[in-house]
Amino acid sequence: MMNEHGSLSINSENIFPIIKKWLYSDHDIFFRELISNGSDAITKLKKLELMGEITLPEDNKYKIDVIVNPEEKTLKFIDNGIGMTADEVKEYINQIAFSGATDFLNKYKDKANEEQIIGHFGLGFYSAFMVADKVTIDTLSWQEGVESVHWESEGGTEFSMEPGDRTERGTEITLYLNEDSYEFSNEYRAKEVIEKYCSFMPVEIYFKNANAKEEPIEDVEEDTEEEESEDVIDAKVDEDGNVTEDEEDKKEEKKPEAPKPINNTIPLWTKHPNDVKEEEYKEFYRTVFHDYKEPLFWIHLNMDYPFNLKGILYFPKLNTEYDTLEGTIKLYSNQVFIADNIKEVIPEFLMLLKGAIDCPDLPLNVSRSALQNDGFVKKISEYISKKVADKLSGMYKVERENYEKFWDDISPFIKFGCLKDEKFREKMKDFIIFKNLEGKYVTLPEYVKVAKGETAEAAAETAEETKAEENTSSDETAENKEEKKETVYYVTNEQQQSQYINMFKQEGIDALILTHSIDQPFITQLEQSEQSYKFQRIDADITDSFKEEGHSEEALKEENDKLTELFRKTLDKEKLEVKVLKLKNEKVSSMITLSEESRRMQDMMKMYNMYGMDPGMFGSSETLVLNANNKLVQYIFEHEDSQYVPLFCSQLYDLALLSHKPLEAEAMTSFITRSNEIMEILAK
Ligand SMILES: Nc1ncnc2c1ncn2[C@@H]1O[C@H](COP(=O)(O)OP(=O)(O)OP(=O)(O)O)[C@@H](O)[C@H]1O
Repeated sequence: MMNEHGSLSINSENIFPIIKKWLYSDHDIFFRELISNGSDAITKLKKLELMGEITLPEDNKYKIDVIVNPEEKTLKFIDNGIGMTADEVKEYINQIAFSGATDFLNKYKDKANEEQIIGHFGLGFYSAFMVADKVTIDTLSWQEGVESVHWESEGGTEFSMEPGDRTERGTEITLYLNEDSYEFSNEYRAKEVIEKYCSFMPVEIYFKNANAKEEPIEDVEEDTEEEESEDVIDAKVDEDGNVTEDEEDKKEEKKPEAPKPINNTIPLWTKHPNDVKEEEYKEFYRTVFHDYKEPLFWIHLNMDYPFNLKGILYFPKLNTEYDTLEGTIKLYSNQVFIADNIKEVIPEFLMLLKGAIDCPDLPLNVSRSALQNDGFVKKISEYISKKVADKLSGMYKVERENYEKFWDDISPFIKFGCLKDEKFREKMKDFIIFKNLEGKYVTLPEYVKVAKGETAEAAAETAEETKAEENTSSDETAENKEEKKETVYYVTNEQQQSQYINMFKQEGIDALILTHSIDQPFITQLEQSEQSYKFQRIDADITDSFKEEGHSEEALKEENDKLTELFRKTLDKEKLEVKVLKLKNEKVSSMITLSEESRRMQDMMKMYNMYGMDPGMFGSSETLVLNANNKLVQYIFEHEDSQYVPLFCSQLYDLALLSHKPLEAEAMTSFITRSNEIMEILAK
């Protein structure tokens, strides 16, 4: 065989079905493509005007008209942009994948700003054939003396071209919809799609239904006149019978309003943060996210270097703990909507927020619905995450009061961010606060200082110093750190654990309130990363502070052995752990403690649905603590043969359980029956 070289040839009949079917995942995207083409054509003309290549009349107003015709099942996209000559139609339209953008940019190199032109691939126009059997183009170029062009194609593979009759500069594209796509000529459907993709397009878009009846001006006037009483009319006519100015003004007002564009050409994110008022941010949030609740606060991203990125991220208000943490980040490129929540650009934890980000530098794929994944995209994502951390830490430092006010709403989000993003965690770790038993917000170092007896104010000051110390002594051995671990007590359910909370308060020991489901994984991560804290739920153990001074377990051995046996037998719980202690508060009779490790293990089993497995397999289960200083416990110890002892034992056990976790149905029933029984005995 001979050696040969040449260009590969593509047969449009074969490639076309592929473009139609596979290129664009959503059929409605043709709206975006054709409107973008109109916008590009206008952007190009604006450039020419700026460069003095063309002078336009003073009243020239750039616009795109979209006209639906539900009766004829057609759609029209009309722009007054650059238009095309016959040669340009041949080059840019008749050749698939040949974009005029590149040509234009080459021609006006250094003068044209590439970023503002949306089209690049030379394929978008053909998306029209996904929904239309026949498409026509009527175009007149801006260049003087050129003829207008009429182009049409049925099916997209063959075309015809002839001189056209368009007399105004610009391009009109008409789509004759196919049967499956008639929905797009419906006014509401079309508007919905345009709003989705083009709400912030830089050129004004006017929408019209060709079949809608125009409201005649006379009607409007007549109607309102009828509503007014004659007296009122008289009052507005002067002595000579002329209508006064007021009345003239009213007539002026009654005229139907001039049509309004359906998009906002200057979205808030394009403005400088200093020029935007608070109300404007809120209004933008309401319109874009249809959220009636006000956002807590927002971050306005505005950068030109090293990449062009603008946007606004809102922290939404969560009303209840059960509100789903689900946000929407809308991604735009040059004010054209790309998609919601693109995970390559938006760090996962930020998807809990609501916002809009416009990044013209995004390496979009052909369909513009997804990204070409590369290092650049990762940098954008990191930048966004850094900006959010900067804003939050700034708030902590400068307006801590506000930070605390928002904390309950923003903390699940921040904690999720710390769990998901190591860099975010590093930046945020010193600005995590916790609500304590008094309802105040403290950092961990502040908590520890207060626990050691310092006042809250002094603690806040010295916490900073400790941070510095910690940094210098980072070469400490792991063993040393282990020894120095600070215990941080916490509450997961204020009602359930109220007995323990009261005991803590009486002893002046503080605890943190950690009620959200994200708190458990969060503190586990904290323990691993910080190494100097050990979290312990307040019902995990009885600390020495609650015990009588000079307390000795040895001295209580007899009580311990006897009561253990008695309770095990009465409750029919062979393995029940019983511990007799002398607690300062003699009112407390019985309590349950469950070691932190066992409880976390049990929680994990519940989370992963590992029911049916024996929780005991991961270590000891609950311990029943009996207070040897309590009268009832003493009575049981001294009167083990009393007929009431079984009743007391069961009741003490249930009461202890109750202040630890909800009773199971069966246990609850017997608790109620037994309580009634006890009252009956008392009544005798
Ligand atoms: N309304 C229009 N006015 C003027 N020129 C147009 C118009 N529509 C299309 N063109 C020309 O046809 C070319 C091809 O358009 P097409 O939509 O297929 O691709 P594109 O916009 O360049 O790129 P992409 O596929 O990324 O959208 C454009 O680059 C432009 O030069």
